[in-house]
Amino acid sequence: MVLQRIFRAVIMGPPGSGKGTVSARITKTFGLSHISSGDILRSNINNKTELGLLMKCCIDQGQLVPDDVMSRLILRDLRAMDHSSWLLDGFPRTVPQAEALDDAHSVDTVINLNVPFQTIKQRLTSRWTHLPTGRVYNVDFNPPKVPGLDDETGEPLVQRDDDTPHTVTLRLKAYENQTEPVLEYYRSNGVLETFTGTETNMIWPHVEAFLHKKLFSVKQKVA
Ligand SMILES: Nc1nc2c(ncn2[C@@H]2O[C@H](COP(=O)(O)OP(=O)(O)O)[C@@H](O)[C@H]2O)c(=O)[nH]1
Ligand SMILES: Nc1ncnc2c1ncn2[C@@H]1O[C@H](COP(=O)(O)OP(=O)(O)O)[C@@H](O)[C@H]1O
Repeated sequence: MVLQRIFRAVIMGPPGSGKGTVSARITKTFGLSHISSGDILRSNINNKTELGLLMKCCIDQGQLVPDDVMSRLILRDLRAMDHSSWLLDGFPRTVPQAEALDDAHSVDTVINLNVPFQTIKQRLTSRWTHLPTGRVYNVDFNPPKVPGLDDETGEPLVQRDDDTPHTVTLRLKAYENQTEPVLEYYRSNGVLETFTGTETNMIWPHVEAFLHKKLFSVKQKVA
């Protein structure tokens, strides 16, 4: 689908709620560019950049990276995409980050995946990731065609260092304390749309229908 105007969206939800999985479907269906804060951080860690080396221990301990570091990193990438439609995944995660984003760009819609914590815990310990692209697999839900290898490149998949049961518990706490207030921030701005469920395949048709409607009404307003 070719969009008629620039459209900017954020996808939110606790760790493991399916943000990466749903983002891949959104980008494929609607042609938005996908920017994942976690993928950017992991690529820095993998390439052993100064930032990656500094932030690795924060991430492995289930803590958030400091706001100023994160906002600078993401806003710099967004500046290079001035004329693109995008979908931000994993940013903002705190109210100061949401304010920094608002100062630079207006957000058309925020998709919130509301998935129970119990469902998430089981998923994360069986998540396998292709680090260079951020493609995710799951032993039960979407296993790779060949165990341990990425479907498209044949390269090895890894289990993230922060997907251990202990670190997942810490990440969920950080989500409750620091990220849930962002939902309130966007709710009061009138852009929050929440999708509740335990299965991505049940949630996705609703997200897809919502975005179709949203993009259609945006186009009509412009016309
Ligand atoms: N069992 C199951 N696993 C899922 C479902 N949706 C996504 N997953 C898997 O759950 C894990 C977390 O999903 P991901 O998209 O990475 O979530 P994120 O952390 O919010 O970006 C991955 O291993 C996915 O393959 C689902 O509906 N059921
Ligand atoms: N916007 C952000 N602010 C602070 N830390 C972040 C941000 N995005 C990602 N991180 C760090 O990277 C880790 C992994 O993030 P992400 O890949 O989005 O994973 P998930 O959604 O599965 O928790 C987070 O636990 C956190 O340490």
